[in-house]
Amino acid sequence: MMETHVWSIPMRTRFRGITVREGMLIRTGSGWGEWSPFLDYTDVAVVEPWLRAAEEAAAGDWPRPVRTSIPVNVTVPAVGPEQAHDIVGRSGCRTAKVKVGEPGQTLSDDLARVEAVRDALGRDGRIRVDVNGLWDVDTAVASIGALDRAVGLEYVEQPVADVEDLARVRRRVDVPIAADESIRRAADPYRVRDLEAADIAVLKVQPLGGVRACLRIAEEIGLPVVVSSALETSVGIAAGVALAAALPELPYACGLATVQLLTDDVVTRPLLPVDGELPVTEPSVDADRLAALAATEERRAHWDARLAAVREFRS
Ligand SMILES: O=C(O)CCC(=O)C1=CC=C[C@@H](O)[C@@H]1C(=O)O
Ligand SMILES: [Mg+2]
Repeated sequence: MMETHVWSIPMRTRFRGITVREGMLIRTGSGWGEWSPFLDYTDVAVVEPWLRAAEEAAAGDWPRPVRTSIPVNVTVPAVGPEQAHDIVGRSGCRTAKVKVGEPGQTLSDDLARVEAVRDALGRDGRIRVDVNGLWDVDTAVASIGALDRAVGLEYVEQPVADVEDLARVRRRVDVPIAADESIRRAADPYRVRDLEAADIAVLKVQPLGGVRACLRIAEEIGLPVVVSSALETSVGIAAGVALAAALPELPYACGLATVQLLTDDVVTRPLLPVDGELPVTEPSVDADRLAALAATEERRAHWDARLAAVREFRS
């Protein structure tokens, strides 16, 4: 038997166009898993692997950890410089991932934001930027150059959408390139490897079908891995932590400090960073929080229908 709970949690600041995050917690036996594909993902074949990740979590079928804590980056949405400074300053993290290339904003907005982040981090903090594929090749080459000259970049994540363009950009800049959408939203994630399109692989547990599936991709893709979240509650973040804890090498901070982007959580002790690290622990679901954050009947019906569609697709 599977128990399901649909939750709805407002975001602190708008992120990837989202102001309220919704999802389902599933429980089978004693274990919990999170199923929270974004609402704009309407293709059942796309949201099915997200459910596999939740089922693996609920079954407690995770590999053995090889480390006890995970260094993480603070995530900075496309906000103004003062707010960016404040987010980084309060985070305790030594690495910041900054959203740039937001539609409606300019390169000067991005420069002001990364400069504020550099100021908050100090000279030896690391700054990576994420473009979510919004630049074309020439804009990417020029913008990466400008941002790198201004503050020094650790790497740039998905500067362009197309994997062949990603390879083109990589050949024209010195800053390392990380692939995110080219892995999690691609028919063939290994094109990144075959085209030598990236230096780093960003892996997200839910879209890629679970911790074990990600470990296999990490092995096959032959690139250093950054584990990143899909803006989950601490139940979903715990799966990212399990992957990061099991990887043989972890040379970069992970993008798993996103519980702070939500205004609330469903566990007793949220997975928030302390001194820039997350502990490798499994949080306990808090029945009272889960009840308080329960979605409306209408939203619950939406998620029930979504789940039924995945089951139908599988059969
Ligand atoms: O990597 C991080 O620091 C946090 C997670 C994060 O940035 C994202 C999570 C989910 C969807 C995305 O738009 C975004 C990303 O592109 O990496
Ligand atoms: Mg990304």
